[in-house]
Amino acid sequence: MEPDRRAQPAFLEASGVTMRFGDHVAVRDVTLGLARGEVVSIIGPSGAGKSTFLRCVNLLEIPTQGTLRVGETSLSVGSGVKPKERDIQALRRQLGMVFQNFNLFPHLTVLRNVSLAQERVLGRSPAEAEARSMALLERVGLADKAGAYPGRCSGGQQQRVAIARALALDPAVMLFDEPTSALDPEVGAEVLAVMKELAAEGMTMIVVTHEMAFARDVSDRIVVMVDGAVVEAGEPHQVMSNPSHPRTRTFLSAVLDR
Ligand SMILES: Nc1ncnc2c1ncn2[C@@H]1O[C@H](COP(=O)(O)OP(=O)(O)OP(=O)(O)O)[C@@H](O)[C@H]1O
Repeated sequence: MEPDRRAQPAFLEASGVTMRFGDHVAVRDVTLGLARGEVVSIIGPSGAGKSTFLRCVNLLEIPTQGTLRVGETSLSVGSGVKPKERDIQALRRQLGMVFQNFNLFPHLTVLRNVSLAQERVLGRSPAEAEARSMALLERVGLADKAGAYPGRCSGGQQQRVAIARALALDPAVMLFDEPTSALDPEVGAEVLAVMKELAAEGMTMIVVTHEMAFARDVSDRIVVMVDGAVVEAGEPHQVMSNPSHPRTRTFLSAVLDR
């Protein structure tokens, strides 16, 4: 029988995360814990605060309030106190992020895109970084594109390069912010297949997604956000087939009817 990951202590914990932009509360007191190897999909209507919450976890947005912890590294923010850059970097080092729009450097080859941060951030030698990059490009099925520039790659290929680049820094947790939203469905499927493999290999992942099939089939848990807050969380089949919150029902009937 599969071990119940949720019985284990949380490996990543976001507690009481709130993000305000002026008077607007984009994320409202969100608490989420993930066990090592757990895959959580965050779903919900447009503007619900899903991406903002993910960006808070990675400290791309410094939350107005909240505590974040990955393993032994934690950081609390609030009361207008600015966190130290060193503490931000320590937490961020454990998190790999994949964005909707790939964010590759257009003037660097695919190989350099994957190698650069390994040299700059981890201090790997160029040869070491290149060897690791090639292994990762192989893994995402793009070894033959190593010498190409991103502009010569399809969107799906660019996104797989972005995944390889994030993995190259050996993150403990991968964060995906709507990784297939900018892609046609068939190209998106290539990216989803790579993510599915990562999940099967035991990577801890938070995925903000509009891909209901991925959320249902690959996640251990689905979290539903509406108006900045978590309204429901549970096992995929339970949330998808028997949602308890009226806002989840409204959201699901709108997306599943499409
Ligand atoms: N930098 C910002 N400044 C001001 N408001 C922002 C900023 N970033 C996000 N918001 C607002 O916060 C709210 C949540 O946005 P967010 O992008 O997190 O939602 P989302 O659930 O990811 O939506 P979608 O599914 O459309 O991507 C929105 O009302 C958005 O306009």
